[in-house]
Amino acid sequence: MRRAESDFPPASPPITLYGEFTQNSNRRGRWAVNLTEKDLVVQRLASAPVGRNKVVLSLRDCVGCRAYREDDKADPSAYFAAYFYPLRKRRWMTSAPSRQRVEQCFRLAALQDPHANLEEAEKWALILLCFLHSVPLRHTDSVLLNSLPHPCRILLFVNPQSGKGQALTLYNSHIQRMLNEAGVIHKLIITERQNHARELVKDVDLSQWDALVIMSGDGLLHEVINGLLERPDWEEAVRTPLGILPGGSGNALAASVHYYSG
Ligand SMILES: Nc1ncnc2c1ncn2[C@@H]1O[C@H](COP(=O)(O)OP(=O)(O)OP(=O)(O)O)[C@@H](O)[C@H]1O
Repeated sequence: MRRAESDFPPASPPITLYGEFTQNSNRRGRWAVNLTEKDLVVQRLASAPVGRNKVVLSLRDCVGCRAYREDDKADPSAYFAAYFYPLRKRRWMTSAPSRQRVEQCFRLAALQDPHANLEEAEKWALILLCFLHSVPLRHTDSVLLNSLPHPCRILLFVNPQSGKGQALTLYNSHIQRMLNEAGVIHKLIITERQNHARELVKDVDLSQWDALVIMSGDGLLHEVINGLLERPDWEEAVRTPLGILPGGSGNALAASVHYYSG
């Protein structure tokens, strides 16, 4: 059902994908889906006036996407899902807007051939990823795939005792899913005691990881930095990107970093 694109000549007008699909969550209606460099526009195909059933999701709020088939061998459908976290106003006027998860999942079932449906879903996912990573769409799919950055790999330390003892629950309820949606490969380390993270960081093979992330309060990040500084290769090791997810009680550093980075 795609309308424009395929050979992607350099001087062509902006590339968009267009399709008409059912949604995974609602198979009765049909939706017109338009993917551009800037947004994903989803509009219900119905007699209602234009605009009433239209959703415009900015790709700036998109963390990732995937194409897949379900286990049901009798069903030839494939799915294309994209994950967004747009800022939404809270109900109370006084509280600041917060990011809330929006999943758009479409069922591609135009053909009887499951492989062809999956290929089409993969094409949507590939082009969305190219838009997210600003990869110019001038090549074949395989070249495009190779032009995408390799998936980010992080070592994630969660302190189950920090704050009110909810860091691990938050990881299970929010973080794990967000990382998967964003295509971030991660290894979870649940710290068992004081200095556990420090000892591990002292010896870990840093070439395996793009970043070290802690989910705790400020104390665990200090431990990780101390571990890096105790390594023989500390000068290089200390350049490893670090991340902090608020899991402690005060979370002063996480709040400052996120505030100053916008
Ligand atoms: N499983 C564990 N049991 C007990 N202590 C731990 C464990 N894992 C890590 N720690 C230690 O807990 C200390 C305190 O953690 P952290 O400062 O990160 O959280 P917090 O004090 O709860 O948060 P905040 O700084 O926001 O008040 C860290 O220095 C770390 O060494």
